[in-house]
Amino acid sequence: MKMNPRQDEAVKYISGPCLVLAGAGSGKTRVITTKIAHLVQNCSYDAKNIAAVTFTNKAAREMKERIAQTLGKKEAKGLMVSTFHTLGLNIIRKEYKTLGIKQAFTLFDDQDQLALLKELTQETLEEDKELIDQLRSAISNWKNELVLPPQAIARAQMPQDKLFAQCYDDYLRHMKAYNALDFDDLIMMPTLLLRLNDEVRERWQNKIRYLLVDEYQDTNTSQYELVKLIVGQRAKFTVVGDDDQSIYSWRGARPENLTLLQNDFPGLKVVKLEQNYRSTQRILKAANILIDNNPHEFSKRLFSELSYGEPIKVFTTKNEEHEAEKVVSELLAHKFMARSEYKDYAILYRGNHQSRLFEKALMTNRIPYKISGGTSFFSRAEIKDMMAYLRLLVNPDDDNAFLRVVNVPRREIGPTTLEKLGNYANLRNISLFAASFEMGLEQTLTGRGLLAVRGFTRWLVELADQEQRSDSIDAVRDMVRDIHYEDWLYETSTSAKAAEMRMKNVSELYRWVTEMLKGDDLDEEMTLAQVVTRLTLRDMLERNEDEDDSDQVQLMTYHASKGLEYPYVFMVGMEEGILPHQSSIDDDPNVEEERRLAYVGITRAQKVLFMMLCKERRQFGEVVKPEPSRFLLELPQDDLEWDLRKKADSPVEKQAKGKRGVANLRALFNK
Ligand SMILES: Nc1ncnc2c1ncn2[C@@H]1O[C@H](COP(=O)(O)OP(=O)(O)OP(=O)(O)O)[C@@H](O)[C@H]1O
Ligand SMILES: [Mg+2]
Repeated sequence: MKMNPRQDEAVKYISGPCLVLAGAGSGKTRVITTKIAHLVQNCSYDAKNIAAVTFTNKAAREMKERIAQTLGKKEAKGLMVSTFHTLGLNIIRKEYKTLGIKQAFTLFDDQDQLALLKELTQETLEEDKELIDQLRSAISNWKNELVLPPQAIARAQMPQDKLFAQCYDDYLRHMKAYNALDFDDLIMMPTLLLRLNDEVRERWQNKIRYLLVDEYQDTNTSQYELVKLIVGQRAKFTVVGDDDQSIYSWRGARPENLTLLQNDFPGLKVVKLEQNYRSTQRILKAANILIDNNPHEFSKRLFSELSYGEPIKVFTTKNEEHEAEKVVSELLAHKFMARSEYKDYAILYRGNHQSRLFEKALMTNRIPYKISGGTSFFSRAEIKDMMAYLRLLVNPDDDNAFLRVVNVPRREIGPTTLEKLGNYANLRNISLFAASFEMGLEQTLTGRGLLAVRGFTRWLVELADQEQRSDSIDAVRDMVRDIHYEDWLYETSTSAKAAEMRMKNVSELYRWVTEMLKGDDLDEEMTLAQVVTRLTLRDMLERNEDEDDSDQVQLMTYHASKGLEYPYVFMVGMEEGILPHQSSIDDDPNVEEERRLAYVGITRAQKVLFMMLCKERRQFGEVVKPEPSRFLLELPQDDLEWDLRKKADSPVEKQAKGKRGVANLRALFNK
């Protein structure tokens, strides 16, 4: 593809640090891909000395594929394209000895992490969910800011800060004993290692000779630090970003990192791109006008040479069920007229919970769809519990599975007991399961704790034995019976209905497992170990949202849509309380971030943009009458086409005619 002169300049400049700062759809990501090819083809870089960082795994895979197409598979071999987290994970995998962790470390996801924090704070926070959530984000923030417990404790002023800092210390000690890492560790650990260890740093600086970062505006402090440590004095890097698309400040992202670059690298070359190649002029104009309502650090202009395009279509519906039905009927009608495909359409929403009704409407109409980033079957807590039990049955040394279910349902095996067991296992370099049988353990662990642990592991041994010697199906059945999982679900779920739903999922999994064990006409019977591997693989496939590129409507949050583009985009729930989100409404910086989310949404659209809003919506069990999103009203009204059911004027026209301000608008919507 031919690049414009500015893009070309950014691609060819390789002698020093380079920042491409530009609005949506201006070809920033394109610059990265082209530049990697340029480095290999014309600047004698070896692909294995180039690393590129993208924001999602999907983006990483697409970028790698595109580059392999340009360069050929052989030339592209060894190129590192990944998210920051995977880059960190790769460093940890190579340097685990220096980091002092076991090679087979386990990764804790959000739920594992919450469960541990809940255990650790049973007495101090007394299972207060909100406080535990706050603690978790406090820990996450500390890690993202590279603050370790001693500093956190020293800085703490208020009693709660002190308590949290202490919990952070506890948490780190436990994670170490369990040989477990959380997501934030994947960045913090390599960053601290590279900072403190000259030899390791030099090794990685020699390995990664050119670094490129996409979506740079959403890096946090530790990620930026990692970038600086990797590029070192040589400063051979290119980062691209758009401050107007910074939407992760709630996860510690710091758009200021864009400004910091200039201070940290005085020789920084800044390239601004101004032509948008993605959207019609109308869509671009709307996006520009909307984002002008935010204060700006950098001035940017964007133009498009594509056609002016169709008006933005706005639909008001009675309630959220109608909203979903309307989206589906508009989509079908549009698809028929435009002769387009399902995959040309994206439905974007603010929160994952909004997806359910759209799924239902799409399903009813037999429209294929794909959800990115929602909760899949295998990420449900009850399924993860059951999978952990099955994993343990096959391999009792699986520490992660052990930790997940050792106290689920409750067996009175508390965090102190587990810490001691973990420390002992670490010392002896054996699994938790193996440690539980050792005589030596009796030096540190006694009484009820020891009994409880051994009770659990003996039970496991017997079951595993039964599984080996006789019938796997019986063993699995006995396992489910023995743990009284159903009672546990009723005890811990928010409602009986929720418990019932969860138990249904468990039964579904149980059915799959037994069917696979038995085999049928098509599949031979399998061992339990084979079944577990097969299911784990399915788990990975499910989570690996990317694999399926067939013709499907795309559903995702605004956050997940970053960097992507679709010919036709539906933005749903354009209401106060949804976008901007209820929790952000009264706070300027938060509203600005919500506005950037809307900007991201609008700029995903290439040809036609649809916006949906409801007159009534059920929220937290109550029916509310939301007002239209302020962002909708900030758009250039001449470019909107309102479809009001009574064919009335658009609320804004009405507002102008009546000059009665927002009250009028509200009246119209509440009718
Ligand atoms: N010089 C060019 N000529 C034609 N099309 C281009 C050119 N540069 C980029 N494009 C196309 O424009 C679209 C947007 O490019 P790209 O995704 O790289 O933009 P971006 O700046 O990364 O956007 P975002 O901010 O949303 O991530 C893509 O379809 C890309 O192929
Ligand atoms: Mg991009």
